Amino acid sequence: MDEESPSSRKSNEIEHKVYARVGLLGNPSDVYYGRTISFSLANFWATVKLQPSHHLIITPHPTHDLVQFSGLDHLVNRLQSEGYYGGVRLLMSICKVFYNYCNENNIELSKENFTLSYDTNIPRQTGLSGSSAIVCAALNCLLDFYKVRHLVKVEIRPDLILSAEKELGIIAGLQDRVAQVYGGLVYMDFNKDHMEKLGHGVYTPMDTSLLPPLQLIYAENPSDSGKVHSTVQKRWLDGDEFIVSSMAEVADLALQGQTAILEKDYSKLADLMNRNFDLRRSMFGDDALGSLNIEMVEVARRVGAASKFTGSGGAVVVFCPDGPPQVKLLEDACKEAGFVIQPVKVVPSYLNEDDLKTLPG
Ligand SMILES: Nc1ncnc2c1ncn2[C@@H]1O[C@H](COP(=O)(O)OP(=O)(O)O)[C@@H](O)[C@H]1O
Ligand SMILES: O=C(O)[C@H]1O[C@H](OP(=O)(O)O)[C@H](O)[C@@H](O)[C@@H]1O
Ligand SMILES: [Mg+2]
Repeated sequence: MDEESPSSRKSNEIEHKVYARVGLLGNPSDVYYGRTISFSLANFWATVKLQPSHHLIITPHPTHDLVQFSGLDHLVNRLQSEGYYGGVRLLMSICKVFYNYCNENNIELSKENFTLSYDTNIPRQTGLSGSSAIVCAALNCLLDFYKVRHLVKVEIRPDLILSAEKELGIIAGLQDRVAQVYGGLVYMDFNKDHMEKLGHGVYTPMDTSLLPPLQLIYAENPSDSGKVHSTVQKRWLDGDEFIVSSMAEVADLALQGQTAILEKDYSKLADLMNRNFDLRRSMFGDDALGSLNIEMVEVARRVGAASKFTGSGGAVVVFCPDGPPQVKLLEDACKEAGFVIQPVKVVPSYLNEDDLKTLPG
């Protein structure tokens, strides 16, 4: 498939590609009516393929949905490192959510069936939104297969993707799904009044060329976003003052970050990124975040760079204010620590004409 194009169609087969995302500022306040700035990351992506078929079939991925093992030790190792779940449940869930949404909104679906399969190179459960990339790509396939893209508003699609994961008990917010539906760099405001009135946030695309060069650090270290979030979510729902006020401060970092990015005030951006992680650390605690994840942030800070999690843990976004010599120092430090480091590549917006028609204005 052409790397530049997020979708393609070979005869009657539909394929969609959705990239990983980086939460640059404000996450995880998206889970709590806050604000974030996030972008779509070209370094990694998931693809979902849809082929018309007699029966409706969800195809397990040969490695991500492993069900055949060389023996008990293999099975147990696999479950201990990667958990029980792969992508099949995500595909099933978005089919259910899509079907129900269409029913409730009088969107008629033809009686045709399909076979869905997926692939992904997004490092598994590293806070790069591997889960929602699969769900978003599947939703795009369904929108095209049933020819209803023009009937399902762009702003609503992140909610459908989130519902598919909530259905599975995964605690998550909208930032991943917005970045993955819109592409590019997006400022997002999840203000409670707006969310309750319209059912979605206010999403403002920003020019990706305003961003300074950024680095990505990650480690093969699967962590479950649902588990990471559960205690903080409970405390927030219980009205815990420390969590409520810290989360409001995290949301405020995205607001300040929007101005800093527009003004290319990168030293301000560095301060905001660092503060973002420090607030997460004080709310979640070191045990929930994991020592390896904290070390990834600290490796960057030891060379004077700014750093924070891209999502709930597993990958870190870094800004080196002193430029290439500092990036070199960081690369050496990552090599020594056993972390992978790559320059960040940002994906431009990928809304097509049909998508744009569903947006206000
Ligand atoms: N690479 C992957 N392949 C298959 N399924 C995945 C992958 N990554 C995540 N998932 C599915 O999504 C669920 C939630 O993942 P999550 O903790 O949100 O990780 P991420 O940070 O990648 O979004 C997992 O329990 C699993 O069912
Ligand atoms: O904690 C976060 O920053 C994010 O956690 C989840 O993303 P993931 O990539 O699965 O770690 C969640 O879906 C996001 O909404 C949170 O901002
Ligand atoms: Mg996820």
